[in-house]
Amino acid sequence: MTTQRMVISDANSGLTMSIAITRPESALFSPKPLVSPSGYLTKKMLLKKLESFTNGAKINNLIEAMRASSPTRRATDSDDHNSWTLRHPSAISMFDEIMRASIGKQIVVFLDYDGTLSPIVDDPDCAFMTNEMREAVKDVAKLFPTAIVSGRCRAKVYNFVRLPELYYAGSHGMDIKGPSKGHRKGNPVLCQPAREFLPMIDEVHKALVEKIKYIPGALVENNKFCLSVHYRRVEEKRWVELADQVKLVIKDYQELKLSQGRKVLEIRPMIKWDKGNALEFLLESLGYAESNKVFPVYIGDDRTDEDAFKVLRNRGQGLGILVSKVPKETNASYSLQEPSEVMQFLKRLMEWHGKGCPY
Ligand SMILES: O=P(O)(O)OC[C@H]1O[C@H](O[C@H]2O[C@H](CO)[C@@H](O)[C@H](O)[C@H]2O)[C@H](O)[C@@H](O)[C@@H]1O
Repeated sequence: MTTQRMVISDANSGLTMSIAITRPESALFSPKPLVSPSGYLTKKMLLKKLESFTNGAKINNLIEAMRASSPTRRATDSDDHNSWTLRHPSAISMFDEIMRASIGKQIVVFLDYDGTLSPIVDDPDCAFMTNEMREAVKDVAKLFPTAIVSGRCRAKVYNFVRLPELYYAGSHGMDIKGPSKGHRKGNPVLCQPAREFLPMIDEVHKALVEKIKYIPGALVENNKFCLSVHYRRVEEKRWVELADQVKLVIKDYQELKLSQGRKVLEIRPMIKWDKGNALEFLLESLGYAESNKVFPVYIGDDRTDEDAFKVLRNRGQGLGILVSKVPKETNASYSLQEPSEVMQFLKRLMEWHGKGCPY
């Protein structure tokens, strides 16, 4: 018997694996040394081994991302808090400057829900916003078109907010509806670009509930056009098991993609539609598709809100405000630390308007 080492690299992952192959002497000088005679590894088998190894690496990456989430996307070490704040100053301290840029333009307000209007809590069903916040949003909506853009299903986020005069974009923007009350009522806005995925999402929801029911604290939330697998209340030592189960279920669904939120794995249809598209769709519905007379203000805390920040950056219009206490990579221009500051900002917006936009 002889042992040889073989090194295989995977171009996609950049991983290199060295494998020891043991085989009889007689096979050493075979013209096709790795082609499948019984009992030893063929090239195909080695590649398969490499594939499972890279899948293992992907799972490890996923686990790393799960550990790093909430707060997500920490900036690099050198990127300390002060320099980050210089690049993303507080939207409250820069309020006057922001408002000056909006003069002569129609302000449109976009608000994420979890972590923006309500604090992050352990139980997703208990993420209530305060009445004071609700009043602030209600007052802002009297002055400017206002939309809630959430990863939650539209009906659920509506039950938390309970303001029929708003636009709602649920399921990460894949389910949009206009106001059912107020002076903008009658706007027949409705957009559901992922309708055909409903049966698939239901199927995957059922499969996931079944697979993860043994993991204490794990929860699958059906957000209609997408799913959230929560692990905030799962012991960290069981995260690998949870990620494995999720991957196992969705591996048969090429049309679905997996992404990461704040202690949550998000499963969504593989379509090019996100919160950024929802923002553009709503601006278009309001008649501001090509207009430079609009000033969209988007406030959000999550990775998924980055798609909307990016749209604003590319349009060179309005501003994105990231809600975060810690430095994060972001396309937003300004920051606010937590929902209470979001409320302060909304109140300033009303006062400013009440003063007749004093610039
Ligand atoms: O777009 P959003 O409105 O921010 O929704 C994103 C997800 O938010 C919710 O989960 C997050 O908040 C929960 C309550 O505070 C918290 O328990 C969880 O760990 C967070 O990830 C919501 O439950 C998800 O369905 C949304 O996708």
